[in-house]
Amino acid sequence: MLKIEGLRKSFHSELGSVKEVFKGLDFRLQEDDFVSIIGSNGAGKSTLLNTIMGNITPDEGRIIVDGRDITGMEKHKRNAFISKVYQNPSLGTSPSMTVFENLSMADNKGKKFGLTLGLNKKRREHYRALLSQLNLGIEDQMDTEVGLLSGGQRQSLALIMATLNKPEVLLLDEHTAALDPKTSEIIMEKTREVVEGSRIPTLMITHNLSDAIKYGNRLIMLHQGRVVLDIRGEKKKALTPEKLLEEFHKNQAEIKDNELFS
Ligand SMILES: Nc1ncnc2c1ncn2[C@@H]1O[C@H](COP(=O)(O)OP(=O)(O)OP(=O)(O)O)[C@@H](O)[C@H]1O
Repeated sequence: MLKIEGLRKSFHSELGSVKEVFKGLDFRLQEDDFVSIIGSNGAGKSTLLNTIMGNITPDEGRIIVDGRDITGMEKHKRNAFISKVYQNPSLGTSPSMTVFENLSMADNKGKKFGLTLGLNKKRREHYRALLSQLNLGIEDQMDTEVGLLSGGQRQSLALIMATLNKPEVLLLDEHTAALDPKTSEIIMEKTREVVEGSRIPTLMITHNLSDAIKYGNRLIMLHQGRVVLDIRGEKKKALTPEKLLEEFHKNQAEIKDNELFS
């Protein structure tokens, strides 16, 4: 479970301007939550995920994972229990290492032993079985350097690596945005299977409203660093992209009105 309490974050430009992204955000990701995050450009979606990962230090507030306050924890320590899949297939995998070596590395993440322990036949069979479920042919390229794989193959590998040892929190930052529609759907279906099957608390940023509705049990809309919509269960299932757009414009207009009077 992830808890964000009173998160404040501002960025200061060299010219002296200040961008206040979060002004006291509170948010709770429950055990069975698979949350789609939508919102306009600059709403704070990536900043939120980067703060959870430890790439950005908050000005104020606390980040708590399974009861532990990790606000000041170094990034590499968080990597042992928080996983992220990026939009860019080049991130999250090591291009000069083979598929098998990448998977072994992910498998050993946070453990005290090194890569060599993973180099055995049993693991190879386990990885082959995982990869073959994707139907992207990666299981036959176990000894191929990852840099030679297609973007879709690489992204699906990144997803498998991120979830190999069930993380406490999974962060997906537009992880299918750079893929063609068919590959994107394969990876979204795999995401659903892994996240729901292993019950991994997950936050997924997407600009695809249909995906935001179709996948996950909960949907939040961020606008100017605030959660302006938080829908789950049957209400979420009843959403359509049109209704969501309507809601989106309504919230934007309301915020503009509030700003006028504040
Ligand atoms: N390192 C930084 N330095 C300065 N400003 C930043 C930095 N990172 C983010 N910002 C600013 O913070 C705001 C929120 O950015 P963020 O990337 O979190 O938005 P987003 O919701 O992910 O948008 P998008 O959908 O365009 O990716 C933006 O105005 C952005 O310009």
